[in-house]
Amino acid sequence: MTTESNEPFKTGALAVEVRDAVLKRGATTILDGVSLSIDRGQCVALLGPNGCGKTSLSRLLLGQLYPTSGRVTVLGRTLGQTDVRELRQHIGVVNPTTDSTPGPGSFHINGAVVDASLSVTEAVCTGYFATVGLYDRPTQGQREHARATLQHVGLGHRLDHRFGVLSTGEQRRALIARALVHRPELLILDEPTAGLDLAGREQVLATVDHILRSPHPPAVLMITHHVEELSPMTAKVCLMQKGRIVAEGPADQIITPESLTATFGCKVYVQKRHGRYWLEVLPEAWLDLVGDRSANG
Ligand SMILES: Nc1ncnc2c1ncn2[C@@H]1O[C@H](COP(=O)(O)OP(=O)(O)OP(=O)(O)O)[C@@H](O)[C@H]1O
Repeated sequence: MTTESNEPFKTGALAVEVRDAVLKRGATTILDGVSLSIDRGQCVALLGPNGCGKTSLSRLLLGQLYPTSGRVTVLGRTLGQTDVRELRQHIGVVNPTTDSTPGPGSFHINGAVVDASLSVTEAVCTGYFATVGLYDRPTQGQREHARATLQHVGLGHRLDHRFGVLSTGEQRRALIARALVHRPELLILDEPTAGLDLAGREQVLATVDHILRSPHPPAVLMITHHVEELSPMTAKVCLMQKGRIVAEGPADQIITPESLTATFGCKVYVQKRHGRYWLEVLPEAWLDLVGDRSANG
């Protein structure tokens, strides 16, 4: 890539359209008839417990995995009928929990690995070339856009610092800038707050909210376990369980004590305050989760 951004794919109103996707590995069914749509510019949250298939679904969207059956269309391009390397140039990814260190001949689209000795601006510029180090020379326009993107995520005071000296939260926001720098049409955030402390998490969430409120946001797939991480700008919530999407709709309809208790297997209460959802787990729920150990010795 040599320009600041790719020519956008101007096809259709949907950024993502997955129809009846099944993904099997050996005897394991990882995705079991998943359908999902995301409008262009829309934020959809994918919530579900560990191991329910969230990351596998995101890897389908990235063309890293192919469905065993079903159809996956991203930005108007259908997997199996398109050059996924070209498609990936239009997608930004932040997936800090996934070890996707690129190997020889692999694509590099992860948001987690970047050469820590680079300046923050250079680290963001690697997003133009989908590389870990900065092996290509960014144009002046690209550098300026990288710096503007860093301002956008609240790191304007860190432009020339070494990436490695940033706090984990700042690094995460720099990686969001890196995922945004080539102006993707789809942004996949796979547990973007994993491992962050309270302030770091809130900084990332504020950054995501800020992106969603910008005039021309990308479509965003926010993958998380935590309802409190949903932006008030979230248009649709999908609950996932055992490889299936078991409920989807506006957040107020989906984020209910009943649905979350069923999905996460833990009795919860939900409150909505200031546009955000908060869960409460009473100590009684612990008994359901671990049983009365003292009674069993
Ligand atoms: N290549 C594979 N072969 C067999 N099983 C696999 C393979 N890849 C993933 N799985 C299984 O598929 C399930 C879904 O994994 P996935 O990483 O998509 O879940 P997830 O919802 O993202 O989980 P987490 O929230 O813990 O990140 C898991 O049980 C996982 O062990």
